[in-house]
Amino acid sequence: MELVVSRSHVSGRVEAPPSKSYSHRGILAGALGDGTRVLNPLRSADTEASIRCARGLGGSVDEDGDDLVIDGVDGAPETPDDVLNCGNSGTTTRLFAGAASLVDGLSVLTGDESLRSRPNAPLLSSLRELGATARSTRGNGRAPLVVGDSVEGGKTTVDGTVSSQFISSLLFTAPLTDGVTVKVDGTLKSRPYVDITVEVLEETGIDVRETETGFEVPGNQRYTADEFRVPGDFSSASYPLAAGALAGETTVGNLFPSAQGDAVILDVLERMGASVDRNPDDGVARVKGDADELTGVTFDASDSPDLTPTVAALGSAAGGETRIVDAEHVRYKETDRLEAMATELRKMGAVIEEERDRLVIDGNASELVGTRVDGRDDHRVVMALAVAALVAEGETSITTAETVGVSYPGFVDDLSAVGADVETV
Ligand SMILES: O=C(O)C1=C[C@@H](OP(=O)(O)O)[C@@H](O)[C@H](O)C1
Ligand SMILES: C=C(OP(=O)(O)O)C(=O)O
Repeated sequence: MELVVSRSHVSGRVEAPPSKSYSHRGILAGALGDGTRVLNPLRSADTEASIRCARGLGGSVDEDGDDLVIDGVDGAPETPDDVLNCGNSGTTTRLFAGAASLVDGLSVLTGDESLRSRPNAPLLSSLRELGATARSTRGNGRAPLVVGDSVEGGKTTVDGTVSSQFISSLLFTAPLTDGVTVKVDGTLKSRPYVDITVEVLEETGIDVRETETGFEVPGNQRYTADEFRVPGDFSSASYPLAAGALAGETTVGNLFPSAQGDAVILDVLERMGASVDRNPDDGVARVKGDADELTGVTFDASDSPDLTPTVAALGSAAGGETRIVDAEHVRYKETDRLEAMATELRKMGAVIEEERDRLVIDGNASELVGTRVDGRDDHRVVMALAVAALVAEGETSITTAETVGVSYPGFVDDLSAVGADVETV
């Protein structure tokens, strides 16, 4: 499917979809415990992958209106009947690899081509240190993964510079072992996602302690939470908010404060010169702006990698220089998003220098003109290119647009609802 976007003026309100990160965690905690009602979870391709894995390990997951009712395994996941198909979801793969290591049998976790290209070696090595079998079938740290043989617990050191999901996985697994001490090596990237993990663990009755060097989780605990409410997703909201900053005004609801690092998008837009109003009590953010009046900023991607495509689109439309720094880990996502955004935005006329850990965008030299660009089968690349297309002259066609269903199935309808000229073909 292609998304065809023409230069547009936007104005209107949409609601942020439910958070992908909180939804995955609610599903996992429910499945490992004695059951939970997950209120208002995100229903998207990625969270369906976590539902499949929860069922694969013996949990039952049923829909009840907008909620999911999960009957969990009460600390004793089972050997799956089949492979655990994690689709396109890195979070599912890493979190459920940990959960599957608790089982005395073996599980195979695999997914699509993108997923099978992503790194897991540091997590596999930690799970082995903790007593499990944890291998990549091809010996390259990538899925398919084979995991199991009852992880016991103990001490492990994990590289924090590749993916915070390795640490989240160990923290979710640890309460059902004899206890785990995790030492984090290097500067932890994507730190706010570990904060989300800690928040969810605490909310589901788990004791987790931060130490000088990492985390400590006592063993033999139980997941208990009758219900778990999922907040709105700031990463998804970044697209309609950026659209407002570039091309008119947008209001986004369901944005109550939470541990999400990507809430920083509102500060980024403000620093670029957009007018930003936020009311945390009502969970509403309103952004107003015009691409011609925005100026470039330096954006540190270490805590908020998923905002990188959005900020790259904004920087290509704004004047001045935008520097996206400390972003090497953004190369390990569904695609190498530094390369993907640099290459595709250049096709539209952006002037971008790409280095190993950064993008430098010369907004003054960039003049966006619609053309055909490749969404790379990456939901965030597609959505960010669509935002850039709102201010490009003429019409932009973005390939592989169906992939927005990975995290934001209502994306095209929401862009349309704020008045963007968009069409799928
Ligand atoms: O734990 C999570 O929910 C996530 C962590 C981040 O990944 P990394 O920790 O690999 O950077 C983020 O990019 C991803 O979309 C969701
Ligand atoms: C990187 C992402 O997700 P995951 O790691 O779960 O595939 C994302 O949603 O941008």
